[in-house]
Amino acid sequence: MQNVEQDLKLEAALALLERQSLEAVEVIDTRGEVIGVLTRQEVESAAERKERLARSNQRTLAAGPDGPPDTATDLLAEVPVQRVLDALHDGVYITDALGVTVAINQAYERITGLKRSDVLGRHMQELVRRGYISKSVSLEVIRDGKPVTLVQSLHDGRKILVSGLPMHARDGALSHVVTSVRDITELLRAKHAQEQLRQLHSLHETYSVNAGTDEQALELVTSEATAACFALAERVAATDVKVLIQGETGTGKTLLARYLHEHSERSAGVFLELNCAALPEGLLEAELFGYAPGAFTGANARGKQGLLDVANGGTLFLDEIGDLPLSLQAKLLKVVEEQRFMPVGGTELRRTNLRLLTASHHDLAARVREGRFREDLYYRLSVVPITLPPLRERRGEVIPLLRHYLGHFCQRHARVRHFDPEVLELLASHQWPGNIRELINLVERLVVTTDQTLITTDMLPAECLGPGGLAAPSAAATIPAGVRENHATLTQCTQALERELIHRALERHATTRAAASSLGINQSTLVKKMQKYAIRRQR
Ligand SMILES: Nc1ncnc2c1ncn2[C@@H]1O[C@H](COP(=O)(O)OP(=O)(O)OP(=O)(O)O)[C@@H](O)[C@H]1O
Repeated sequence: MQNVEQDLKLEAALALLERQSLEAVEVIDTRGEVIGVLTRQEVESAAERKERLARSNQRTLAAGPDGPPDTATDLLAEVPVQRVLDALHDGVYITDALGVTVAINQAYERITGLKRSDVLGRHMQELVRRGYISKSVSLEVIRDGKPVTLVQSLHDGRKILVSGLPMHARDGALSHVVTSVRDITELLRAKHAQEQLRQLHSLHETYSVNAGTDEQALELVTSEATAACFALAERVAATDVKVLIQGETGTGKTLLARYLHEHSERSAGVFLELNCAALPEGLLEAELFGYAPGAFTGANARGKQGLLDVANGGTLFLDEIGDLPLSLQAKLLKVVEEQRFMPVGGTELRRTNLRLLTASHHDLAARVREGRFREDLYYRLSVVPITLPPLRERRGEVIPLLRHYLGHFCQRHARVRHFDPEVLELLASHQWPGNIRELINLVERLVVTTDQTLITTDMLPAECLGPGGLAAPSAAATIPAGVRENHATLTQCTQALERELIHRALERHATTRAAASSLGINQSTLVKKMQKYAIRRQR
């Protein structure tokens, strides 16, 4: 027997064994103390392993970084398993085929708080019995013979993802169960935050009225009739008083609400709009007040923020407030009075700091009288009422609006168009039942559907030329004398009116096609009617 220093090269030990025909060498440390004995067989097989390792290293290097995977076992042969396990970020727990713990790594100790000494050599059943763990994935893998993954809660509330995999021996029998453990608390928290962000983003997208991108509103057209409304809005904008805007559809109620927001100290905050007539009661409540986690079947498990939350610091504009169901009116009253509300299915009141603006095309006072709107809420919401007159009562705005939107749509659709002065004259006296929205739609339609630069009266739809328009003959002028004296029939009267209207259309338009279009009928119908009434074109 010969002493070999612990760090002596393997080749030296081999040479020593060969040279001196020894069967074993003693291993000594640097202080000369014997720390073990190596037999010839052990030294030879270690040398053989090292040579194999060197060979496979060469193969791997030759094959590059993506070299053949069969070299991995050889490469790892010299690395202590425990060190590999401890280098992992995820926890690792290994049991044998019976469920007895054979190894855990440092990450497992860190994540679960269990110590190696608590578990090594112990059966999983015992650990469950002692309450170290609530459920054993390893035992499930042993029982089912297949991988198992589940999320477990630790006593401090953290969540861990546990995945157990069976490992088999060469003969196919189960040899070990390797379980990895990942702390997913942060991941779930991040996912929750991301979900909240997504919800918030979608609420903003759906309900925010973005001033910056709405080119249409860049230029506000006012007349004497509306200047007073905007002046009043400007005066009260800086305060947080509730403003109730009334007016027919399309008169500019949303625009006025936005004007109030932009002239207020909340202008840096959001401006959200919700149309109370657009959603069924349940959905309206959820959108407005939000809901608590698991509030109802199908609800997002994490709950959802309502607009009252999202508009915090900004302005919430509730359009068509007259259509808010009575049950929600009671909830809204609490918001108005206390700036607090209860999410659907919630148990705690939430605070919000927002400015509430409302609008309605209904006569809200009449709704109160009919018992369809709460009186107390009505008075709270209408501290400052502003009523926008319909466009037919602000005639001075029609031509400026027509010119403004013509310029806007010509630019948007890259067209050059002008109004024939007769068109402006005709439209200035139109009734505009759809108010400014109707006007905007008409101008865009004319810009994109005509191919000539000049927009003439024959391009106008029949409703703009009908009763109330310049084309409508006065009753006195058209009703036959017999009717006035109560002798003529309704048919005679209708025919006389039709004849008169055709005459006028033909006088005003150069072609029968244009005259027919101004009357809202096709050319062949007009020609037939001309024959019926023996009407000839004058020019
Ligand atoms: N004074 C104005 N000058 C220029 N454009 C206007 C004016 N008032 C309203 N508009 C435009 O008219 C359109 C309709 O206005 P708005 O949506 O504010 O009407 P509304 O009364 O809220 O309608 P609804 O009752 O249907 O909600 C919008 O495109 C708006 O920009």
